[in-house]
Amino acid sequence: MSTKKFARESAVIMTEMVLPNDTNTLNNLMGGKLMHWMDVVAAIAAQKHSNSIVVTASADNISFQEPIALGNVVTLKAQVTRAFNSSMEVFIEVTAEDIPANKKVMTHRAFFTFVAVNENNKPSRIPELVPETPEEIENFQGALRRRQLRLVLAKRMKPEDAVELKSIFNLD
Ligand SMILES: CCCCCCCCCCCCCCCC(=O)SCCNC(=O)CCNC(=O)[C@H](O)C(C)(C)COP(=O)(O)OP(=O)(O)OC[C@H]1O[C@@H](n2cnc3c(N)ncnc32)[C@H](O)[C@@H]1OP(=O)(O)O
Repeated sequence: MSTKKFARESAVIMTEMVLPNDTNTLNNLMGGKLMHWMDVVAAIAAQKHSNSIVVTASADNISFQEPIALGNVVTLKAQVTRAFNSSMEVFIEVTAEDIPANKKVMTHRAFFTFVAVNENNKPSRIPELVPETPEEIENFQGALRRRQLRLVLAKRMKPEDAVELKSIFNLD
């Protein structure tokens, strides 16, 4: 296994069209359907980074501010932001496009965490991630704080051990 990979090597773009079966009674995309697409595109990015089977460990806050209408074309972009031991954070950005009206809106952004597992479903070591662009470097740096927040919320880390997270609030 290679020990280092570039962030860009995990990039994935997936395109879907909102069909009648995907919508609620207001003819907008169902939230659960969108989350399913986000899970799939992010899992593919995580697989590309780890060359392994991956499972979803967590999905950070997703808010639904912009409805996505029937007939819109939805583009989901995903890329790994940082790799830890067996887990990796994936950034997902969603845009919705009404092609006949020539309108394109960025509707959702989220971070999901995936864990690479071996044939016995046990977490397995993954390559380090190397960010290159300013945006990749910013996402890489923020990933450690976001990891600490989600592990504290999942009761997998003591708040006092979340050193980088506490530092942004100037707490001891
Ligand atoms: C059969 C082949 C098919 C191939 C086909 C390919 C198809 C390609 C497309 C696939 C597209 C669909 C892919 C969907 C993928 C699912 O939807 S999978 C289904 C939903 N997810 C699950 O069922 C996962 C259930 N949970 C688990 O199995 C275990 O809790 C986990 C996540 C593996 C962790 O295991 P554990 O024994 O607790 O391990 P532990 O050593 O404590 O932690 C391991 C890592 O997980 C991290 N972690 C644990 N919990 C959390 C959390 N809540 N938040 C963040 N990180 C966490 C830890 O921080 C640690 O990170 P590292 O320090 O190692 O980096």
